[in-house]
Amino acid sequence: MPLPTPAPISPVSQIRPVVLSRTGQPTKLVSPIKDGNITGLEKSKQLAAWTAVDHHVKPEHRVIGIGSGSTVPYVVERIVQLGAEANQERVFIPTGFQSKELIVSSGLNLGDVDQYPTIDVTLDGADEVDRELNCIKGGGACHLREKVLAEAANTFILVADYRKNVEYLGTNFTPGVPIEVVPFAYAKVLQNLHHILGSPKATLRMAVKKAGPVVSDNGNFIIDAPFDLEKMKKPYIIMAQIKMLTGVVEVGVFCNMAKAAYFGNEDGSVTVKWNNGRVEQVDAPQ
Ligand SMILES: O=C(CO)[C@H](O)[C@H](O)COP(=O)(O)O
Repeated sequence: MPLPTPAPISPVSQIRPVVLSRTGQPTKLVSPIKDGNITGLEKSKQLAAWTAVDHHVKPEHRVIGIGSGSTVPYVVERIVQLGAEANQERVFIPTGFQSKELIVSSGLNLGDVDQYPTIDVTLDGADEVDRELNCIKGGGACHLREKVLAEAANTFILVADYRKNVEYLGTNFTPGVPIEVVPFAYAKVLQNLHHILGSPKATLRMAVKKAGPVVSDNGNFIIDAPFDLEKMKKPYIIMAQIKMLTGVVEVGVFCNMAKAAYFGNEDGSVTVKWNNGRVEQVDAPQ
């Protein structure tokens, strides 16, 4: 059976979709995780990721969104374990440079969201998830593409370790709300955040091992804006207020998007929070 058909494209851009790892031969799939014996926090991430894949990647799914961060390699690891036959008719859509590398180096078929604007399921990490499944994302500066892939997905699933499971956003994740801005507007947006929206400690995110600011995969800057708990208790309102500032490209607060969030626990269990308020403990996958 052929790969899923991409969306129609305009005559000016009639290019064939690039599916890098498609060779016509059975694909050799490679796990992105090199050391199989993981413990502690890494084990919690793996538990969440494996359980979420087992529950939400269905045999009939053809287009799968792959998020960013340190938990997502375990998502890809589990998908690789499904085998070449299960994956050969699938296309995987990345949320940035890191996940593109993960997909290609694992031997999975690569696509992009402009070819496949409807995604069966997207699995992604989170910096924090509240009791209503609102979440902060963008710790890795990928939240613009992550939000596009979350919106494009019929099902959006979060995977994280136990530290990310909170009542209210901003409890453990203290750097603040990640905000992607066009570079020339960053000082104006910072002023707006300081003096209008009530985030006096908002700062431009600076790079490590590079002089100057972090530059996103889209060529933009990132601002981190901490807000007090009262504001974070109404995440939709603060998200909308920030998004209205001219120069802001996307805000790392995702509201009413996830169907479920999977948290790996220290005791080896997995907590699943659903968007209808149900919370359950499930056993670790084998
Ligand atoms: O939003 C993200 C990147 O922009 C990540 O999904 C988020 O930072 C979680 O990463 P990790 O799995 O390493 O905790």
